[in-house]
Amino acid sequence: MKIPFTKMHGIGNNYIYIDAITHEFDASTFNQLAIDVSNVNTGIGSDGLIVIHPSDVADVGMRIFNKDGSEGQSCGNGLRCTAKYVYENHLVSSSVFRIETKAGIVTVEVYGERECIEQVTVDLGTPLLNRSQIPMHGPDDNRVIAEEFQVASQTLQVTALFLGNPNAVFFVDEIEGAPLHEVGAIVTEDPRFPDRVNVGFVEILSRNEMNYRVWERGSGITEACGTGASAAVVAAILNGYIERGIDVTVHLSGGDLCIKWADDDHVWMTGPAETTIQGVFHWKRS
Ligand SMILES: N[C@H](CCC[C@H](N)C(=O)O)C(=O)O
Repeated sequence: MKIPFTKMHGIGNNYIYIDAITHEFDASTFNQLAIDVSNVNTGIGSDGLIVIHPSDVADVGMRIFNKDGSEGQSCGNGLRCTAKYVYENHLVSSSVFRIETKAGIVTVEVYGERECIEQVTVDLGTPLLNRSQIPMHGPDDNRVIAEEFQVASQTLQVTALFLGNPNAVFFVDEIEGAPLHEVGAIVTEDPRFPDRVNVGFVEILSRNEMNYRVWERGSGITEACGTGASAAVVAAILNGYIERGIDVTVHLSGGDLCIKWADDDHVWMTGPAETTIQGVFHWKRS
């Protein structure tokens, strides 16, 4: 089966995008297609698959499938690239439009020439802070801020919330020493998170700057995670490390994002979106 695709990335968080507005695809194959396109040896190589699709409730829709075939609710880097694609391909007419995701409808604004969008701002909406909204098992339905969290033989402090996807955030002194494998790989599958969880590590640099690294639900370590970085800014504010309502520079492995948890409770993320390849994937369905 020949699958036309576009590979794009948001500061290194790269996905294979298929345009289900222009072409027809069998939605029942998306989970397996995500696994197959992500395989760098027998596929194309990516952090997963993103499907751009028609929407009855927004200008377009976006579905995100991780490298393991699981479906996420949203994708910050993916939203910026989806916005770039639909604007450059004249699937929307305005530079401000709405994208439907499984986590809700988001508003995006693209900046640059029609033929080449470089920066995109996404209004990710409001973070969900109560335990049941994350979701996370526990003794109450309060917020999860610097809560003791046993991982193997270590007692850590976790801050958890839902922003596009479930996120668990740990603050560390030095980002280079962040225990991505020892803690990230374990916590992402921890039964206290019934839908699994993206695991972020944060080093606070100043009142408006931080380092962030991530072990993503369903994809492992990636160069960047837009919803994760945005959730980490919210977590840093909840812990009093960073002020609310200001632009925060978040340094990820693949580059920087500018994120603000505004006074209207919406979280705004601005960053780049880039096209890498366009082609046709010759899919031998496994
Ligand atoms: N792994 C995530 C989906 C991708 C999110 C990430 N790549 C982003 O940029 O937000 C999840 O299943 O929750």
